[in-house]
Formats: sequence, structure tokens, C-alpha cells
Amino acid sequence: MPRFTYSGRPEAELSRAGKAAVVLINLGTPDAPTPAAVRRYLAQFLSDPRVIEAPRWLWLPVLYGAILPLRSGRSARAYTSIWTEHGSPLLAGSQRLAAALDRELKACCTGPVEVHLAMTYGQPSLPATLAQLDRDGVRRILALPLYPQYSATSTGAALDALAHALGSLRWPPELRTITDYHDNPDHIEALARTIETHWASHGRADRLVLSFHGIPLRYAKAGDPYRLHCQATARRLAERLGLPDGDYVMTYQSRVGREEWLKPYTDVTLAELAAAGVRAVQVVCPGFAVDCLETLEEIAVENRQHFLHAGGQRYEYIPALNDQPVQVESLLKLVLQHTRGWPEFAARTAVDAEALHGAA
Ligand SMILES: C=CC1=C(C)c2cc3[nH]c(cc4nc(cc5[nH]c(cc1n2)c(C)c5CCC(=O)O)C(CCC(=O)O)=C4C)c(C)c3C=C
Ligand SMILES: [Fe+2]
Ligand SMILES: [Fe+2]
Repeated sequence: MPRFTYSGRPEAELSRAGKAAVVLINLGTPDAPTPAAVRRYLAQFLSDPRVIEAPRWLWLPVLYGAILPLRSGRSARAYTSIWTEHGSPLLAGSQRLAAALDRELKACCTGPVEVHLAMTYGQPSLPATLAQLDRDGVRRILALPLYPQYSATSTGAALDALAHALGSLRWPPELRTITDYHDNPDHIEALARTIETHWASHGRADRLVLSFHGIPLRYAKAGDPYRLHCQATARRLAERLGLPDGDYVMTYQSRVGREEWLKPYTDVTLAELAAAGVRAVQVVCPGFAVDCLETLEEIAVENRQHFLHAGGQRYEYIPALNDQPVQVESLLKLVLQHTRGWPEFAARTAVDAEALHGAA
């Protein structure tokens, strides 16, 4: 096997218009809700030094000796409870989002443009996706990790995997990356609309809980901007919704292991709210572009129990933006903002250009 792949035809490519692609990147998910598949997935995910910052000689024996044997079965049961006929919700939802964005982008760009989905861990992998784009003659790529807030553990890891995959291409394409969109006004607007739609059909609760995935506190102290991005998203969203400080709380979920993570913790806060007499909460997870194990099981099921057992009476989970038109539209605008000057992304009509970029 040659180290560098290239199966295109340079002469043909040099003489014809280029092709361009948007690659949406999400975390990745097991291939099946079985202990073996979950173990394979967790082994890849949790051996990434971006995710677990500890000396390898110390961490790998713990991972293989304790974490994988203990966690794979438990985690597989949780995955079983949310698995759909289309597979893992994270994969199926990300694929639907990519397909919807592909349709919208093709409708408004002079193209040839395509949207693809790849995962940092598991399938569809970044190396396989980039090799396919290379074979298809794609010469420009915009990479969009589906994490509104930058963290080295999520976005950083996605960009590492992308860089690694580019490393095996003989003629890598021109590349742009979006590192975060935590305060993008169209994104904030999309979040606000999905909450307002929920309010229109369910009414409001006593508190709106904005729950973000956590990271170890140590990483934030070392300079990871994630907490600042989450705080900025929460503040902008609350401002847009006209929510006074006392009407919402911001929390961090999904902690793993014994070290301190970003606080306040979602599960602890929900129990405290119930104990303090708060009867009704609505929980939304603005850091998750697509619903997954951490929202559908941990938030919609597990934390509901915490809240109700502690005396709460009404608990509603507001779903992620997924492939709702508000998200497709806001990501379309984000893509067009980051592909200015790339001819494939030029708007088809003046009307498109004005709708997407605003009047010049
Ligand atoms: C142990 C360290 C972990 C860090 C740091 C971390 C950061 C982080 N994760 C996401 C998004 C997702 N995480 C998901 C699942 C998940 N996360 C961890 C651990 C860390 N995450 C584990 C072990 C798991 C697997 C599930 C489990 O066993 O509990 C998912 C869902 C995946 C799915 O298949 O549905 C997402 C999405 C972000 C955004 C982030 C940092 C900001
Ligand atoms: Fe995670
Ligand atoms: Fe979890």
C-alpha cells in the first residue's frame, strides 16, 4: 500500500471546474447497542489524549483493565433503550441533518457542492470520507464540527482526526474549518425559536435549565475556552428570550470519573431545585446539535427521575435542533459566511444572495 493515496486525474481536474464539499463532523457512536460494539467505540474515544489528558502508561491500563470491562455493558444497555430502526440516534440524526443541508446548499449555490457527514470516532470515519472526496475530485473542503462551543476534547479532537486523515492524501484539498459558532446570531435565533415553539404548545415552566456537556475543570483552568463559550451562548439565548436571571439556570451534564468537572452539575442542580420547591422545569441542551445518548437517555429519562423523586412535578425535555428547518437554515448561513470567495458557493440568484447574506 502506498503511504499517500491519490486516485484522481490531475490533468482532468486542472482543466475543469473544481468540486467543493462541506464535511459535518460529529463525535461518533457505536455500530450496535451491544457490549462488544460499545467497547470498540469507547476504546477509540477514551484513548484519545484530547479526551483524557493523563500519561498513557497510567491511563491505558486503567482503561483496558477497569473502565472498558465495567462500562461497556452498562453503556450498551443505555444505548439499547434509545436505539432506533435507523440505528443510533446520533448517527441517524446527523445523517438527516447532512442530507437536509445538502439539499438547501445545492438549491442556492452555483455548485458543484455536496454535504457529507463524518465522525471523529467510529463510522463513517474521516479517513474513509476524505479518501472518497479525493476520488470524486473535491478540491475544496469546509469542515464544520457540529459543536457550537469549542472544546479541545470535542472540536479539537475532530480537527486532529481531520488533519490526520488529510495526512494520507497525496494532494490535499484547500481547507477551511469552523472552530465554533457559540454566539452566531442565526444559531442563537434557531435555539430561541425551538424554545418558543415548545412554550407555544406546552406553556412555560418555573425554570428553564440550559444543560451543556461538561469537561474536567482542570481543562478549563488550563485554557480550554469551552466554559466561556457555554456562558456566552447561555447569556445571548437568555437575552434573546427576554429571560430574567432567576428564570433560567445553566448546568453541566455527563461527567465521567471522580475528578471535578465544570459546575454546577445538572443532576445535582435538578435535585436541589426540586428540594427548594421548584415544581416544573424545562431542560434544553444547547451544546448538542443532534439528539444522542446524552440527551435522550441521560436528560430525558435519567434526570427526569432525579427531579421527580426529589419532589418535582413537571419535567420536559426540549429536543435538540436536529434537522429542523431553523437549524438547517442557520447552518446554511454559517457555511456561506465561511465559504466567501469560493466560486462553487456563489449564490445562484440575487434573491438568494440577499436572503442569505443580507443586502450588500
Ligand atoms: C471522559 C471524558 C469525556 C469528555 C471530556 C467528553 C467531552 C464531550 N463530549 C461531548 C459530546 C458527546 N459525548 C457523548 C458521549 C460520551 N461522552 C463521554 C465522555 C467524555 N465526553 C463518554 C464516555 C460517552 C459515551 C457514552 C457513555 O458511555 O456514557 C455523546 C453521545 C454519543 C452517542 O453515541 O450518542 C456526545 C454527543 C462534548 C460536546 C464534549 C465536550 C464539550
Ligand atoms: Fe462526551
Ligand atoms: Fe452520559
